[in-house]
Amino acid sequence: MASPAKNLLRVALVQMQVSSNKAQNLQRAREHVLTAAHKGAELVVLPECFNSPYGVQHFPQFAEPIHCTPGESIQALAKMAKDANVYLVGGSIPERDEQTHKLYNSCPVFDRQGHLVTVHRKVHLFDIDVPGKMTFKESDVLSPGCKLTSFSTEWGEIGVGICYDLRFPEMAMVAARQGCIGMVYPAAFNTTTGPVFFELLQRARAVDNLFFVATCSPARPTDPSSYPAWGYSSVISPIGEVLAKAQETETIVYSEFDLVKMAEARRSYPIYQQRRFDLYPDVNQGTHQVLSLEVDQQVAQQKQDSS
Ligand SMILES: NC(=O)CCC(=O)C(=O)O
Repeated sequence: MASPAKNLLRVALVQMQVSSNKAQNLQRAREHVLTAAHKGAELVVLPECFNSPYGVQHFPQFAEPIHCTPGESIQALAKMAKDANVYLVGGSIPERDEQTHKLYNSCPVFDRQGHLVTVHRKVHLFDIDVPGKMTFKESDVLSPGCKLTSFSTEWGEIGVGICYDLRFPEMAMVAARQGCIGMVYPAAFNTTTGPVFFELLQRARAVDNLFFVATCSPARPTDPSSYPAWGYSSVISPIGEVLAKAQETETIVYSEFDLVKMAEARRSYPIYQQRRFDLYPDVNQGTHQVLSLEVDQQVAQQKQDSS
């Protein structure tokens, strides 16, 4: 792997309260992003569904376009990234594709100049049925994305997934083998699945790949009729240590991706050199095209059109 330009990436996770007032959510996100930047963060992450309550009944009403005529959330996020001078993983928003009219759960990512650099559409939709506890079916209204996503920084490439994507190790593994230094997941686990799986899955993805994992959840809502977001946004080290973790309430979590520590972990546990592709397939075969994607092409086209 080429040596990264910098060794320490300062990360902030904005675990914010989300309401049913979009303008209020955008304003709250802006205040937190600026605060995080003021405290030194270089990469700021917002929660899954940060501009809208999380629920299939809300997605159509809150959905906005991202690409051709960016909606108010995209415009606000671009400005936040630029004003704060940070890489901004813009949580997720319900997206309406202007051409197909399909809805997606989408994570827009911005560079420090406020340019939209990529969009991850949630690939694995959250469809579960835990008897007596939780039934949720995103696929009632959402379509799944069809690409894997990463973006470049001075510290290295960073992979992006959204919440339920965390359960699928292949996705993180492909990112790691293509050189990503970590995965970032805006996420909204809940009070049923959160306590059992959230930290376990994050630590597993980190240790599987000896890279960083960061998740950002909404704060637990005060209104008991809302989706009960779990909270506990976290940053995990390449050897599975919990470097920083929120509780349930609104807060900003600060931590670092220390690439020297990642290199040490990879020297100590040389799994990247020890894989037995003679016994099982290399998940990266044939996937190199996947990370340079149809949506990124749209973003590039959009930049070209506007220049
Ligand atoms: N928003 C989500 O995708 C929730 C995922 C979740 O709770 C899980 O258990 O997985």
